[in-house]
Amino acid sequence: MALATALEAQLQLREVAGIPLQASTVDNWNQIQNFEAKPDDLLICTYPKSGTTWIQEIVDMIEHNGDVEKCQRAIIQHRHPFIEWARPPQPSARNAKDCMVSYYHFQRMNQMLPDPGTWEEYFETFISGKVGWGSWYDHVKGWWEIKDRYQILFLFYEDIKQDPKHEIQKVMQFMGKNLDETVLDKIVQETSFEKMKENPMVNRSTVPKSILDQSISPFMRKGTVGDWKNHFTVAQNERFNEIYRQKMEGSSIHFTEL
Ligand SMILES: Nc1ncnc2c1ncn2[C@@H]1O[C@H](COP(=O)(O)OS(=O)(=O)O)[C@@H](OP(=O)(O)O)[C@H]1O
Repeated sequence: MALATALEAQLQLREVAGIPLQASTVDNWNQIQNFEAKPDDLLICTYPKSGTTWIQEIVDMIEHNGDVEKCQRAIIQHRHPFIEWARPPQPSARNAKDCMVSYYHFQRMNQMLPDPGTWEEYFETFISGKVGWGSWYDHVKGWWEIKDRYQILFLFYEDIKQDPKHEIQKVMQFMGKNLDETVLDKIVQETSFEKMKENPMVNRSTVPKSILDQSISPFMRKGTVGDWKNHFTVAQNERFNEIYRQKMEGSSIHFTEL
């Protein structure tokens, strides 16, 4: 009983400046806040479930000139450590509806995050921003507003999906690399959903079931644009669109999928 209570307490999200975060992140907040980047550090800043793993693998493949073997040297969480896990941004945005669906399934299978409840319940939690790492709207709007003031490359999941080679080329230029067409084509192929789903260095198959239970929902779940249409009711969609309009008012950001 005491153990169960301690575990539940650990799973409860706590807040830093109004943003719900995992307890271990909150406990180490000073250290995280004091992180000093080196001039050539590349930070990947994604809202959860926006394609973090995808862009991590793309960046690593570019860095290593498309050398598949080198990119197999360690699991992706070790090749690109998460700063908020008390160790070390490129914002990548994915439309809010697909993010919500992906996040819902992730919370079902991730035993370290609060239980998402039913889809109807989760819909309310997500739109109120009471999910881990906070509000989708604040994250996306915030990065979009400052993108021209700093050296930031803003990417959209939907664009990478539609034209991976073009977007990978943008990342390559941002990184100051110059790879030939054959290498680029190889990176496109190696970072496709189908390939990554089978790659143990990125598909989280090495994480114990007690943490990520992939029998409930795989980490590499669908990898598509528009899966929200299989989840949202017509009423939820109307309500969502109205809230989206209010929250994103004044922002010039445009998503191809909404
Ligand atoms: N290569 C490739 N192509 C297309 N889509 C991909 C790819 N790799 C990962 N994904 C999909 O990205 C979703 C997971 O997002 P994240 O990696 O940001 O998750 S996490 O926040 O790090 O847990 C999750 O989306 P859903 O399938 O909609 O759940 C993954 O399937």
